[in-house]
Amino acid sequence: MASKKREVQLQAVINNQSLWDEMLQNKGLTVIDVYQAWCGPCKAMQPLFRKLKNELNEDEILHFAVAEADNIVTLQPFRDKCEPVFLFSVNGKIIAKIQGANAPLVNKKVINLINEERKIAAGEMARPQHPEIPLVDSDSEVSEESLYESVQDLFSIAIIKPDAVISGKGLEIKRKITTAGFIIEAEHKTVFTEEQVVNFYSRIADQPDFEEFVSFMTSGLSYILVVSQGSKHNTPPEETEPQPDTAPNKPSEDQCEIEAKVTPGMMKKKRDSLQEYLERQHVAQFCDIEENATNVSKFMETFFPDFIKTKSMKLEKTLALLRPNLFHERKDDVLRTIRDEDFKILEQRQLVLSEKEAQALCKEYENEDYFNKLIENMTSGPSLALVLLRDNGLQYWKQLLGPKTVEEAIEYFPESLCAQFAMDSLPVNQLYGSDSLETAEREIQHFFPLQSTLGLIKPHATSEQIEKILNMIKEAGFDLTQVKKMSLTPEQIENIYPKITGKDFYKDLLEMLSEGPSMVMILTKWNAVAEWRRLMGPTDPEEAKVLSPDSIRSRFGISKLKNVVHGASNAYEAKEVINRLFENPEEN
Ligand SMILES: Nc1ncnc2c1ncn2[C@@H]1O[C@H](COP(=O)(O)OP(=O)(O)OP(=O)(O)O)[C@@H](O)[C@H]1O
Repeated sequence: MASKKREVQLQAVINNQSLWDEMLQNKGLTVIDVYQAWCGPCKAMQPLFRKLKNELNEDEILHFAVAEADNIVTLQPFRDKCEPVFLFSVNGKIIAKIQGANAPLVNKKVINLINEERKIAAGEMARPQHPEIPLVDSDSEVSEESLYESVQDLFSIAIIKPDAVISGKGLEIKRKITTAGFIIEAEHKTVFTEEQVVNFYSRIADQPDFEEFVSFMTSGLSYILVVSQGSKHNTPPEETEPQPDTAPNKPSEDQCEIEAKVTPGMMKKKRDSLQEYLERQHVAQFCDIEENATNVSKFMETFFPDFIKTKSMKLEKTLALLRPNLFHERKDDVLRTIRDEDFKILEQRQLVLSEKEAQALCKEYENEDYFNKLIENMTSGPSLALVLLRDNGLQYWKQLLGPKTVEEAIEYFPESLCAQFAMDSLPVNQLYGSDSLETAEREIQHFFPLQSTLGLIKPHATSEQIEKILNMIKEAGFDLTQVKKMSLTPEQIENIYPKITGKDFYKDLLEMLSEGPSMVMILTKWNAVAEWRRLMGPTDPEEAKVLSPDSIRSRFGISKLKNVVHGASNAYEAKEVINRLFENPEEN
């Protein structure tokens, strides 16, 4: 009898809106099986729910429910679907959804969320700010579209133009935008292609100097910002006194012409609009504002295709570290697990930690009697440090890691990485994760300090190749700190190639680089000099095809001379030549 009763009570039956609202008052986690009246709740998952209920034994904070989509307004997007949907509500907030009867995934989700609740209750962690997910069926085209429509209405696009970026005004304009209460929701740095300028600025294509405008817009880096209104947008602060760095700049003759051509056609004047505000701030000539829904959607599709998806995410970076024994013995298993958990590995490097670094990373064990042994172990051989990125990445990684000691992990959190990757050599978690966003930033900066290098795309590259190369650069994780098209003088070429001026091919090189403008770039990331040389590939494109088939020179190089790209040979040379070629080399 008792077991029958338990079976009946396993899932609360929610078949109208008021029961739904009541259910949202549950404390802790509620796993909701959303079903259609005609097919009933998902029977296949019930054994799993029963197992979880019995094994976790957390009736106060773990609840199960079945909810009939047909009778609950909130669940309207899930009506008439054949596939079951499982929603996860924590303290009344729907924070996750799994489509389909995916038992392993549901199992893992419940265990993770309950572990989280346990830790919160024990005061071991603060409640993470899981974003509430939108209740839409992911197969539903209609709901995605309507969401997209509202996106176009809600956001404007700001384009900070190449002359502003190259002169270091980009940061100042972004600051002005945010100070006025607007919110920069997303940012993309790009060098426009001719095709894009013609497409995005089609409304002014019949203006007399449009060709010149296209050439200006493709001459260097632009920043494209998605801007939302924010709450204070009706009262942008006026500057009472002119500030030295924001005083109206006397535009050059060129800029005046461009402004005269572009501004009237491009801008939609509106009281208190971003456009009007930038005009009052005397920076409107450097930044176009696009508010027309069709054009906003064009920009979104081209530069922010995942905007809707990523908007509801809280993308966070964390530092992760595999201690020496784990790195030596099971590196590949750990990296596979990391990828399976949807982390993107932004950087990785192996390094032998100094004693000081090991002590900082092992602070949580400093009062343990095995602390010295731990430090000895940590400095005994290479560890693997990683920068990981994921939605809610910091907390999620900490949660996967589990407790700090193997003993506790094996007893209470057998699913945790601490338990799974335990090694006899140490009683502690073989993996490390930063414990706050501030610590993560500091640790990432320490282990992966940024470096800048000079990159150059030679004049013979076609515009299609330039576009592809810029994409490869971004894919490889470089930040395009500065980019400008320039016709190099013999003196500048000598600065770029200080070591080969005596070679017999130098004359050919001079001639080739004088054939037209080159794209000169400051590329920034950890280990940029070496990483850029790796991405370029060997000098000779034929050799590159064999040794590094995915490299730029392998894909686009013609000959040793016409090998498409150049990179500084070392950090010193990079710094020297960057300072000679750019007036404002710092990121802005
Ligand atoms: N044998 C050669 N014949 C013709 N051109 C050459 C030859 N060797 C080098 N070059 C040209 O001179 C450039 C600089 O030569 P260097 O030996 O410094 O090559 P690298 O360090 O691989 O290339 P880079 O400095 O451009 O990154 C090469 O990128 C190439 O365009």
